[in-house]
Amino acid sequence: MSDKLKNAKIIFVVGGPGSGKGTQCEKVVAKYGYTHLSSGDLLRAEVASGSERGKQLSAIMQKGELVPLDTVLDMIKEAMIAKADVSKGYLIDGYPREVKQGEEFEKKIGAPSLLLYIDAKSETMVKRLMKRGETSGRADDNEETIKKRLDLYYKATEPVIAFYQGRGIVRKIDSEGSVDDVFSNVAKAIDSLK
Ligand SMILES: Nc1ncnc2c1ncn2[C@@H]1O[C@H](COP(=O)(O)OP(=O)(O)O)[C@@H](O)[C@H]1O
Ligand SMILES: Nc1ncnc2c1ncn2[C@H]1C[C@H](O)[C@@H](COP(=O)(O)OP(=O)(O)O)O1
Ligand SMILES: [Mg+2]
Repeated sequence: MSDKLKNAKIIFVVGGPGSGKGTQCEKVVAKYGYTHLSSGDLLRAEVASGSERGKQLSAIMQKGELVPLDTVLDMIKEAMIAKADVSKGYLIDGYPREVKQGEEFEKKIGAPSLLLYIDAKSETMVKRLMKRGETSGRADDNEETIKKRLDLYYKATEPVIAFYQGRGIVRKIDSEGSVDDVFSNVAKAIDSLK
């Protein structure tokens, strides 16, 4: 099937909303040249396109819920294939958000070699998201939706970490410190891959 992605290096970046996944991924891109694919960014691009599908996605995201698995997996796969000839590796940010998403990804694309678990306290995440909401223009950066996203994170996404811990590929990154301090630990985890 996706022969183009057969030998791709894949890193899952998992953590609660506002934990700093996107921030760290940008720094990884700058230092390692990996391809950063954020499921949330891909979905927001679809919403911005004004398509009928985008309208349905927007309503789900505004409520802090998960969009259908097939939609997000197809978008990620398409974006990965588009970069396959030039990519040194992929940072898959915001996916998997439930164990089933991880299983389907592996069936359709391939296995990750590392899972970066970006870990911050829930108070820290709420504080960062409320601040981000002042300028992000994101419909889900408001108090009510943030609470729902956090609940869903603990319920659906934390089990993903336990699932991959069983395989020994999880590196937990304390994300309470400064962006640069967090990144120094992210870089160590990536360097350990080589
Ligand atoms: N280590 C950090 N210290 C302080 N603020 C941070 C840190 N990491 C990220 N932020 C801020 O927190 C907010 C959420 O970060 P972001 O990378 O968008 O998280 P996520 O993609 O996990 O939702 C952003 O406004 C970002 O600037
Ligand atoms: N893998 C996925 N499965 C289902 N829905 C997803 C998804 N990734 C993102 N979404 C939807 C639901 C999320 O609440 C919303 C925003 O996601 P995001 O941008 O990854 O958030 P954040 O970076 O703040 O953690 O998009
Ligand atoms: Mg993000």
